[in-house]
Amino acid sequence: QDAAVSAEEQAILAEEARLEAEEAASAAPMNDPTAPNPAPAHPELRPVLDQFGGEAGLTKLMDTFMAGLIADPRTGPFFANSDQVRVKRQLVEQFCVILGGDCTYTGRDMKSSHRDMQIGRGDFNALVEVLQVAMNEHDVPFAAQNKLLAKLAPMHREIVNK
Ligand code: HEM
Repeated sequence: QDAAVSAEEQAILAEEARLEAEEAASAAPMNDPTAPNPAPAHPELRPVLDQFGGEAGLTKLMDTFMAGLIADPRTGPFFANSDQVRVKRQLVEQFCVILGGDCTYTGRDMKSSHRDMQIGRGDFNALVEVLQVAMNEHDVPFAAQNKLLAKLAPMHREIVNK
């Protein structure tokens, strides 16, 4: 009888281990080891982060940005089925780290994030345009906008894949 119980226990433990592994696999971001760092920190841009209103300012900006992305027929279809709350949070983290803030980027690299999307150069430019409109709406100074855009622009190499 002892042996039977222990077999049952073993089965439960094995099932628990399987579930844990499954959870770990789905939670682990699928990163491409060859992709560049999606959120390189630029400590010298810390004053620019202040011009964005810090992390709180970025959070407000991202609401406007995402609303704009959804509303724009050029970018809307890409984001329609995405977890917008999550993407907004990843963007806040990413921009905050890039602008030298005391934040951590927990998202995936840019290559992995956009791999299955067929994004063209025009789509990339459309997203930048929507971001510029959002930044204007939030009164981010033009020079500060361009400091951020200068860091985002080279990411087209990982994002544009069509
Ligand atoms: C410099 C330009 C861009 C930056 C910095 C950027 C950044 C990001 C980040 C940080 C994420 C979340 C990553 C993660 O899932 O862990 C993401 C996801 C996403 N991006 Fe971009 N992105 C850019 C351009 C674009 C463009 C041009 C499109 C399409 C027009 C696009 C469409 C999406 C979509 C649909 C998702 C959500 C994917 C999902 O639901 O898993 N992105 N992007």
